[in-house]
Amino acid sequence: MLETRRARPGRLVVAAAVLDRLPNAAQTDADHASTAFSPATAPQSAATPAPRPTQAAPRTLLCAARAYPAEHAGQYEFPGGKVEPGETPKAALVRELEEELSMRVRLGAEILPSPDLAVPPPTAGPDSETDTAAFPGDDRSAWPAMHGYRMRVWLAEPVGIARLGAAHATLSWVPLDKVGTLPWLPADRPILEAIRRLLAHAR
Ligand SMILES: Nc1nc2c([nH]c(=O)n2[C@H]2C[C@H](O)[C@@H](COP(=O)(O)OP(=O)(O)OP(=O)(O)O)O2)c(=O)[nH]1
Repeated sequence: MLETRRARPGRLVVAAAVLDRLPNAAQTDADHASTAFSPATAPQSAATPAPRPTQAAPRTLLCAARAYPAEHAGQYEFPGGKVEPGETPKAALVRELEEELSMRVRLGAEILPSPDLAVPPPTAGPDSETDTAAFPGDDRSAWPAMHGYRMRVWLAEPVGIARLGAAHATLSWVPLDKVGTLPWLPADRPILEAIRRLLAHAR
């Protein structure tokens, strides 16, 4: 059994699936990223706005292999890191991407965890393992990550270029139909699959 099964509320990691460009915003609303968009079931009425011009679909994902620790060196991950006390998840993600990749990003939809894997957010109260007041905005279920962490993941597109830093051994843009062949951290596989499904619907 994967050690991700031990994920507990608290201990939040945030990460980004950095695409060459974000998919059509109309089909990946940030708060409904896990809901498959179906033109067949979309409500139709006179008030339905005209479809936006279709923008090109994303083609590549920025793939980063970890440099450390030794047990994970060479395994691929979504760039990001741990949320620090006082930070909102998105602010932590922007900070981590600047620290690790010297990169600013435009954030897109959050990739919500599938119900069978979702780890709930910490709850306030005397028995809580986490000081919820110290982690503002950690109010959503997350994916189980390695070593007992929870992880929230957003789509992103770069503003400027990414630079290889000390956290990663390699950094490369990989066509979306090839990313599955890389050796990812085991916890990231279901997230990769959710992204693949989301992007298939956004085409
Ligand atoms: N960043 C990141 N961490 C992940 C992913 N998947 C996954 O299970 N993890 C786990 C590995 C680590 O146990 C934990 C985050 O560690 P980290 O090393 O990225 O965090 P950090 O940058 O803040 O840490 P540090 O190197 O400054 O100590 O989450 C992922 O896709 N990206």
